[in-house]
Amino acid sequence: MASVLLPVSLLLAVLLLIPELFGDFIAYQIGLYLIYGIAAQGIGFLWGKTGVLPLGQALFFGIAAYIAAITLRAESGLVLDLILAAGVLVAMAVFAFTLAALIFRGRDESGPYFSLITLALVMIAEQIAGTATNLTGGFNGMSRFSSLGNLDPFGGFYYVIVAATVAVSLLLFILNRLPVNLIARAVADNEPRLQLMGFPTYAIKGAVFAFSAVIAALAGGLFASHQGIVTPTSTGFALSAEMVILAAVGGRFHVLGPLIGAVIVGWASAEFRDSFPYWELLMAVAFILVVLKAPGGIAELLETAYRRFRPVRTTGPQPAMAAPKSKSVVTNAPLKFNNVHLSIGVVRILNGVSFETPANGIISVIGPNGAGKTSALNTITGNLHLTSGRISLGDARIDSRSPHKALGSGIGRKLQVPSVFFSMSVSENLSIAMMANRAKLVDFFRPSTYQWRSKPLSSLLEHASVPLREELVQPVEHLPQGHRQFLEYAMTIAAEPPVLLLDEPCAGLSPDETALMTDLVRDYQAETGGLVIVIEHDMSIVEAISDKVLVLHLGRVLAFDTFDKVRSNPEVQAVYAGGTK
Ligand SMILES: Nc1ncnc2c1ncn2[C@@H]1O[C@H](COP(=O)(O)OP(=O)(O)OP(=O)(O)O)[C@@H](O)[C@H]1O
Repeated sequence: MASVLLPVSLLLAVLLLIPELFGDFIAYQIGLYLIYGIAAQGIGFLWGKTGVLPLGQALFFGIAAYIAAITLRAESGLVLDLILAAGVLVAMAVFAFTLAALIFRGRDESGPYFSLITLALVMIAEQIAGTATNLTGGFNGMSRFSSLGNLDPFGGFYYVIVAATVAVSLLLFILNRLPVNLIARAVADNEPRLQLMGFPTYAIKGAVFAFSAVIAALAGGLFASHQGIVTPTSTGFALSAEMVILAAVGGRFHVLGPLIGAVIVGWASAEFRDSFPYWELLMAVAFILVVLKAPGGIAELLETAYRRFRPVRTTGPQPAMAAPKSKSVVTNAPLKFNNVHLSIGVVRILNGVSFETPANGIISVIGPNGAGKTSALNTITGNLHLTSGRISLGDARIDSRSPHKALGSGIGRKLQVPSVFFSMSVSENLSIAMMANRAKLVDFFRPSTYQWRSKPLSSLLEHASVPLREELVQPVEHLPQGHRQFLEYAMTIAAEPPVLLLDEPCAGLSPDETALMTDLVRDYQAETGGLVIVIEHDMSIVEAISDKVLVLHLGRVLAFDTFDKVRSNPEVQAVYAGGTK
């Protein structure tokens, strides 16, 4: 808690000292920079965590500023003003969430389109604000209204801005310490992995965008009161771009970064804009330099310098607490492929695959390179949608849905190349895995969620040979390949899926690690009584673990039987020459 209270108290103290030290006019100017800084904090939160870049944040800022101007002009009283302000913030959140969800749903790679659509919207809004004279006052804008609560913009209103700045910063600092922060960061880090853990990433992006829109709208409302005039530029592209620059220059990965950026850029603009004719050019160059040389902005440079004197102290792991039950619904059901065809463009990958597994046991999938093994798993988890046919688990059809629905149907997946959250520590990776398919909305906002441990994860971490226990505070990017395989495996079984899909879990492992991994897989299957499907090239492993073996070749099922029968199958012998490590 001290790590939240200290910076926020310092911020409050510095902001309260400004009128005393520099007088009301400077406080008035700083107040304006803080308003832009608050909007930029929302951009920093969205862009810095999820990687989604909004180019039209002045849309929310400007609309809220106009609504504030209209309301304040009506002089309906403080209470009504505040009720309306709350209504506007809710409306902005709903609009922003819907917009982002529509753009991202089913299209993870829509980041550039999102940026362009937000840019287009803000350009339309500026155009409308400039022409709808009756509503907005046209190019001259709206003026002749008093500030919220009739406070003096050169006096008392500064303290309203300080309160808003401190409140938003406090909220952001608190969110940074809650499990929801990990989920937001995981979107930028490894979105496909997050989806396989059951998280609808389009909704996460939508929620974070909605939050940033609310912050921008709050800043817009303050702006109207502070400036006493709202013009079309308040809802324009130039302001939107400037807010992005403030977040980038100040530091989008730090709560206070955008505020620092806003005050420094605002102060420098006020000092040099009139005397230096190429000021905008200088700003553009500064932006390019920051993006290229210091992507973390001024805040990160300051933090790096500070950390030389006070290195981060890592705290030991917190006491573990039993996790709530997994929400997976299907148990002990056979997996059935019914005449499954899959083509991508002109490439025919699966050509009428049909088989039905037992309800439990370990099934190995083998076949030469390019046979369609990984693609078959991709169709089960929804990463690839069928051209025709049907895949069902028990009675439930499971093909051609979004990948985030797989875990909810009971299907956990480990990918071929270890897919984890590389910018995070081992323990942060495991925390996300523990939330997968268990956490209710409220759990993302409870620090105690970090302590969750499921039974399979606890026994895995307690296993003497599993390397992860000693590496909990290590950043994943420093782990050797084999340890990443164990981490991804641990993350997959943490959710206790009754159906476990493992794509070459032993790739890159030493012989000892391979033996350990096969033991772990066997133990998991025995303890859960579930179904494990493993893609494996090493025939000694296949022989050791498989109840049945599925042989794929050229997108077709060549054989599906016990290991011995498959080994003696002449067709398999003809096309498939397996090897051992
Ligand atoms: N997204 C895609 N677009 C086009 N072709 C694809 C795509 N995914 C897979 N393929 C092709 O489908 C075929 C089967 O690929 P897949 O990765 O499923 O094979 P595999 O049996 O898992 O092989 P390996 O053992 O090498 O991993 C290959 O020819 C591959 O190039």
